[in-house]
Amino acid sequence: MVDTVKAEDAAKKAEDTAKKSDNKAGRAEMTRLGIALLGGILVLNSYLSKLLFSSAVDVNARDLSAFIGALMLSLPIFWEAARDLVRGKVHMNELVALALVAAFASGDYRTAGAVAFFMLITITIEKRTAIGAEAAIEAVVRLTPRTARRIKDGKEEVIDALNDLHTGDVCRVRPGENFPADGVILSGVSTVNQATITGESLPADKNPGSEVFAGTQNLTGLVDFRVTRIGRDTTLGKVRNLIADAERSKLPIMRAIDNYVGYYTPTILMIAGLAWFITEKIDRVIAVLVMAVPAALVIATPSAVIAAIAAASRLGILIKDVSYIELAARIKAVVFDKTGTLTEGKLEVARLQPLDGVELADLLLVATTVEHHSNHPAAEAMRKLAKEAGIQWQDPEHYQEVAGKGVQATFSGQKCLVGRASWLREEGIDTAAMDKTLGEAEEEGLSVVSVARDGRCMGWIGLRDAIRPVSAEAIAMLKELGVTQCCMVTGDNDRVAQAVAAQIGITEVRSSCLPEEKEQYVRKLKQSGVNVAVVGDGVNDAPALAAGDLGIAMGAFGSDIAVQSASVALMNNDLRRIPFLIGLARKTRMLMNQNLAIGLGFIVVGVYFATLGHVTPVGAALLHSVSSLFVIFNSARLVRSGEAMDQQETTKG
Ligand SMILES: Nc1ncnc2c1ncn2[C@@H]1O[C@H](COP(=O)(O)OP(=O)(O)OP(=O)(O)O)[C@@H](O)[C@H]1O
Ligand SMILES: [Zn+2]
Repeated sequence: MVDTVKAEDAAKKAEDTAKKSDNKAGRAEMTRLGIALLGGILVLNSYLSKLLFSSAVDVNARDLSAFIGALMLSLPIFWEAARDLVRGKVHMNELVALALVAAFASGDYRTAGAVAFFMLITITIEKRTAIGAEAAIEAVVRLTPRTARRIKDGKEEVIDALNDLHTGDVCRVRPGENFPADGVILSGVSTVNQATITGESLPADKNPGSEVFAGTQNLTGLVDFRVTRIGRDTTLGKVRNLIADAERSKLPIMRAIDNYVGYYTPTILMIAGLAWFITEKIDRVIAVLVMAVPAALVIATPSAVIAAIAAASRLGILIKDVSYIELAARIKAVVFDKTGTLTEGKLEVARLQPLDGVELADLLLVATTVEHHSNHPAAEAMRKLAKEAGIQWQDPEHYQEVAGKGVQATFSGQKCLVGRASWLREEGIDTAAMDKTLGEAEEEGLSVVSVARDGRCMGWIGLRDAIRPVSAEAIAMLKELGVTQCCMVTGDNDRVAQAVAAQIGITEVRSSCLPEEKEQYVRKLKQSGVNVAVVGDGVNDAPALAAGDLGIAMGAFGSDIAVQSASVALMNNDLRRIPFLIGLARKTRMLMNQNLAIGLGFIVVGVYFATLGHVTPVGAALLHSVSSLFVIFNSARLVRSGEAMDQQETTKG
């Protein structure tokens, strides 16, 4: 009991410190805002008094008001500029600071004040976007509760989920609460809203043995679960890391800009110097300096990229590096794996065909025993049927899996093989006795797995898979986007492959492929000069995924292998996310170009007019606020894309 109280205290304290740091940041911002406002009023006061009572008010008093106001507004900018200089960062602040120094030196405090005021507004706007990205990550982190109810010696205790929770602990989660970690349900039945990770709002049913994930919400039942992954290792933790990485990684265009930044300030100083030399008007120099601040340019690409990543991850699309956005926009061919990608990947046994003299139950017993350790969807289908039929399969000896061909093992002293017929023939088994029925089964659209024992054929098992309801729609959407080639590669037989392809509108089909043949196919396609995306699910697709320009892993929710070899991970099984991603990437590219053009054009035109004396320093500062806002709103349009998709209910896979 004492322990529980202590733990509750600790948890509260953790919560409080977190809250306090939130408050601190907020208070600092409020102070800054207050100072800026006061400074602004002082400067405005000076302006108005000059305008309204030009003779009545003492000139010195008016100037003093402007001077104090301008100083209050300028100090934060001087501070930032000095910090940038010390850090060796060439940034916009130093140009502003220089302009302000010039204004102060010429005794034009009102101009200094007004310029500083508008530049502060611009800086605040831009900080807000940066904070916006951090807020997106914060929101993800906040999904994991700070406390957990741990069950120890049959008693419930509240502990600090960040520090005191370990793998292997058993925790209780009430309806309405979020899971504090990844784990497996021990007792209780419930439904869970996993939308935060998968982007699918359909709740998932959970029973003992089901996997649950940190940050998802328990809806209906009280459950106890064993913690398997905590903190950064959880699926949500990985999501967070991926977002953070994506933000830090740089597009080629950003790197190109970085290369020129070093020349920028000297060039502008030269122009300003020339303006001063020719006209001897300090006003123009100030205007040129202010105009040249690359405010909108600095946020042109990051604002678009952050918006795109936010929009994608809300739909359960994880982009592992921002450079993949650029790639996705240029995709011209998409290669799909069949089983588990275009189809559900949940096979069902449709027919059992033992050869003459072989018992039906014997065929299934041998097949399930040899498949005992296999994760292949065919193996799962056989086990399901065997369970229903009450057949007790056994643990075989010398188990071996031959990728893309089948499995073999020794069962009661006899070597048995389960896999494709061509592989059995390679192993010297005569399959002639069943070639006819097997051909007929394939004609019917069944995937066929053959079984052999002790060098002799036993028969075959025919399996059926359902096509995903959205596959055809996704292919049509891709074609609409101008993706010229949609292809299917599969290890399955040609008849099944052709039947599936015909139903969803794919014409390019490669069947009976081994994993390395899939990879070769992708390489060839790439060599023909198109950008290729590969979509796959399972372990055997990893080489092909890695070979594509863009590897997209389906249903990556909770499976690490697929995520590792892919450049984009879909946390759900909705194929329509792929055309969405390509569309989003193209929109992002377009917006980035727009933003860069706006930012660059603004400076070139602005500096030109400022040099000629057509722009006042205050006007230039005001224009910066406007152009920065424009860029931000332009990028924010991306965040909204896919919202309609968000609402749509998608089929669970
Ligand atoms: N564990 C297994 N049990 C039985 N047959 C297998 C097994 N593994 C592979 N096979 C045989 O090899 C073929 C190719 O398998 P692979 O896993 O490469 O692709 P697939 O599951 O048929 O489909 P896709 O390539 O579209 O994902 C299967 O169709 C099956 O005949
Ligand atoms: Zn597959």
